[in-house]
Amino acid sequence: MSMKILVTPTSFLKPENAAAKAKLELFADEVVYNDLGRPLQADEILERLDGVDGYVAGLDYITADVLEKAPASLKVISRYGAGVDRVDMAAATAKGIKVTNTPGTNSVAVCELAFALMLCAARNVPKLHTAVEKGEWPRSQGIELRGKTLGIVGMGAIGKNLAIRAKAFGMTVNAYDPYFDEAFAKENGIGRLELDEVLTTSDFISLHVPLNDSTRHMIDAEKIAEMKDGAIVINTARGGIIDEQAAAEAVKSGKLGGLGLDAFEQEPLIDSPLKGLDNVIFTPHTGAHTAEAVSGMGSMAVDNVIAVLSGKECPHVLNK
Ligand SMILES: NC(=O)c1ccc[n+]([C@@H]2O[C@H](COP(=O)([O-])OP(=O)(O)OC[C@H]3O[C@@H](n4cnc5c(N)ncnc54)[C@H](O)[C@@H]3O)[C@@H](O)[C@H]2O)c1
Ligand SMILES: O=C(O)CC[C@@H](O)C(=O)O
Repeated sequence: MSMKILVTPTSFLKPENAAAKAKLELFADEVVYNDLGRPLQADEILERLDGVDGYVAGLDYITADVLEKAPASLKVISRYGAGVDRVDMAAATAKGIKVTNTPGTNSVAVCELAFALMLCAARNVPKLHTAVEKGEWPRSQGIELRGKTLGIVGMGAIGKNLAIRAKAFGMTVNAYDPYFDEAFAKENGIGRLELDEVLTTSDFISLHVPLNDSTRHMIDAEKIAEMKDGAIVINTARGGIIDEQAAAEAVKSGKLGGLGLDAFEQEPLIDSPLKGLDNVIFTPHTGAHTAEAVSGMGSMAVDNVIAVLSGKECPHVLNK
């Protein structure tokens, strides 16, 4: 039977994925790559789905409407990454399309970026860099992570990696997660708190939850008001988890001491109340983009699509 695969994450075409690309091209009769260099819009997905059996998906929004119009040949959406918030899971399931992801493949990459954002916000690194570029020499004062409290919201693969690194920096680490891993917490000296307790006691708060109906805007004006004055909030998860307007106002008023953000409600970030504020640090949804994580996501996403299309057991199917 002939197989056609659509591959849309542009970082899949990096040299680190040469082996995964070769494996896919050996398996499939035709592989169509993203020629636009960015996530695809609905009409752009549909234009490329004709006769496609498997779809290795980047950060495209695969809505119910797209899935309804998708050809009957489509059997599997293999997310290249952890988050599946941009795939309408109910619509995929209703159409018999399996959805897989690549858990754990980018957790070190993302936690290291979260840590970088914490350090940059603590020492205002981007502002100092810009000042030196301009010929200024502002030998400003920041704060240390040592002795501070980090609150982690969502202690899964990324949250756990962050917790271990924060402990090594001499931080007190507490976490909120409805599926809290007691054994990991005991072994690593992590405190278990409710969400409100994390918010009221932390100097740094880092978000690592999936975006869904229960986490959308979980950090809003009311929750920010509960935080310590000067708290620094890091979000490398998904944009919709923070109410960006409320966060911008809290930075302007001095309630928040800073923000480190890798994910946004609208990407790319063009017009935003968050822009132009002191100690708000942006990265362009690049948490997973290390050589190691790109290779990990690519090889697992390819293995997943091949396993499902070959009728083999695939441990990463999310809608069995
Ligand atoms: N910036 C990036 O490039 C990037 C890369 C990878 C993942 N992500 C995002 O980060 C998220 C987390 O990734 P992960 O690999 O750690 O996933 P994971 O599934 O290992 O961990 C998520 C954790 O969140 C917990 N959780 C779920 N709902 C919660 C809630 N309401 N409150 C508190 N905790 C809750 C879960 O129990 C789980 O332990 C992903 O869903 C994805 O959206 C972003
Ligand atoms: O596709 C990417 O580049 C990032 C993926 C990341 O957001 C994830 O959900 O793991």
